[in-house]
Amino acid sequence: SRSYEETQGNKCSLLPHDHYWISSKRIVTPDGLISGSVEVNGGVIVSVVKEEDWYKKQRSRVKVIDYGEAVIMPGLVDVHAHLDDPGRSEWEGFPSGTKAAAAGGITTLIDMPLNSDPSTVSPETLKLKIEAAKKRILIDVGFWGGLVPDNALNSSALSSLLDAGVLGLKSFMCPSGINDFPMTNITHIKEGLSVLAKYKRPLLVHAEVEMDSEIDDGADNDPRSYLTYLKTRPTSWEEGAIRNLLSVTENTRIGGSAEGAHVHIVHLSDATSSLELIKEAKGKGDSVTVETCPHYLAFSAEEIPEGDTRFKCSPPIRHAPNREKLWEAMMEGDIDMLSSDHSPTKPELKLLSDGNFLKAWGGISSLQFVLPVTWSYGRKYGVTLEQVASWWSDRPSKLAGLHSKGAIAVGKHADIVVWEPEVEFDLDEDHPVHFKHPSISAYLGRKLSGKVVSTFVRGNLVFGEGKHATDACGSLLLAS
Ligand SMILES: NC(=O)N[C@H]1NC(=O)NC1=O
Ligand SMILES: [Zn+2]
Ligand SMILES: [Zn+2]
Repeated sequence: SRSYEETQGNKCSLLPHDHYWISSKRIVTPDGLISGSVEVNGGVIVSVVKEEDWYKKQRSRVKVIDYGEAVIMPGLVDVHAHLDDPGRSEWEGFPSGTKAAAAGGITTLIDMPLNSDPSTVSPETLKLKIEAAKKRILIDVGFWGGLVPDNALNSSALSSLLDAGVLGLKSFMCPSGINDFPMTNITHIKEGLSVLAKYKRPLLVHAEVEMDSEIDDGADNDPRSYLTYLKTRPTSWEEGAIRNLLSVTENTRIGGSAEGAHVHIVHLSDATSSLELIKEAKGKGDSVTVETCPHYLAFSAEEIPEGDTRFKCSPPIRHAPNREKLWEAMMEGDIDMLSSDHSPTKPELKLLSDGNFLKAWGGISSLQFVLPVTWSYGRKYGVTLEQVASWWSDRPSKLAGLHSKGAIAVGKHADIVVWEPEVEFDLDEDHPVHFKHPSISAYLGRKLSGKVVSTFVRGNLVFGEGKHATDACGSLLLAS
């Protein structure tokens, strides 16, 4: 029913208008859900009007798109994705990754500093990222830089990386699986935080530490069995790392030596003692947040078939009772936000025919599906549209310091997703998937609820009715 006129001239958008209104019965605003209209002009939201006040204000001859019952929500801000470009673009890439993101309602993505080659750990390597992304992104993209042993104790090296525009830093407390991205110890982290404090930018941490596995030498340790892999990375790995990490976060408190810095724990899987430690630290005033990912909320160890390495990631997906606790923590607000941790590879490295969980690449491919997955698996817990917008837009934009993003409000960028929560679809072979290797995604074959209709980035309709804009006109988000 909704059709867009042929675009003339502006190939950045499927819509030939710079000034227009979009209307719906369900608009998610910071003041709650309203029925009304949003006015976009020059890429920015210039008014948000309730239905009863709208007709007075509407100017004639300005284009109006009526989305009916579809939900108008801030576009998703994915603070954790690996687009692997440059250097491993056979795994993913800026064009494929941002096309998938746009089709999934993501309007901003922050690219992780590892899995590309080289890793983003210096102004020079950031420049390579920028060159690889320029004119090849459909949505807005920013970058995290790597905190690694090479730069962590060298404040001028770190300052030059931050001056070059990374939105913050990321480090690993265990081996990352990528040779030029070695793990940091707590001294590296402590020093990194003192530099980040001056810039008021965050440190994102992969919090697992190598400990004894729970593998029992006498037992049957079939590498095709998911439980064998799960036992190699028990909850003690997360708990140990988080305990160690939180031994330095008191410096981030008001009046502390690293006030202004912030620690964000990525992809929490353990909803027991690890989560308790984080809650405690928050209670003491440490500047700490935590994310989990849709795959920890959708899947459980019990249901992972033998040899199905599409489900391998680290930290691992745990048993169903843990997943229940993760949902509880989402609903209680103890977990602050969600991210995709889209971490693809080429299918050969998933070893799907061997099914060897111990040798396969660890990483979930999900970028295009995170909104319907959050909604589909969250419905039984009573997830609201406002919560989805908080977890996926408001909180992540604040973490990344992107104050023009994350809300349907006057003055913000017109980064908007329009979607139909009630519409179900099968993720079968006929469903168009835009990231590079759909076959390695654990979501294929599932039925999901929540269809993305339109995605706007700075007012440009970059995805609509299944099509993408011709040109890749996303902006680079560099901190200054
Ligand atoms: N290198 C990399 O992307 N690792 C990611 N994959 C995963 O499953 N967890 C990670 O941290
Ligand atoms: Zn990680
Ligand atoms: Zn990751």
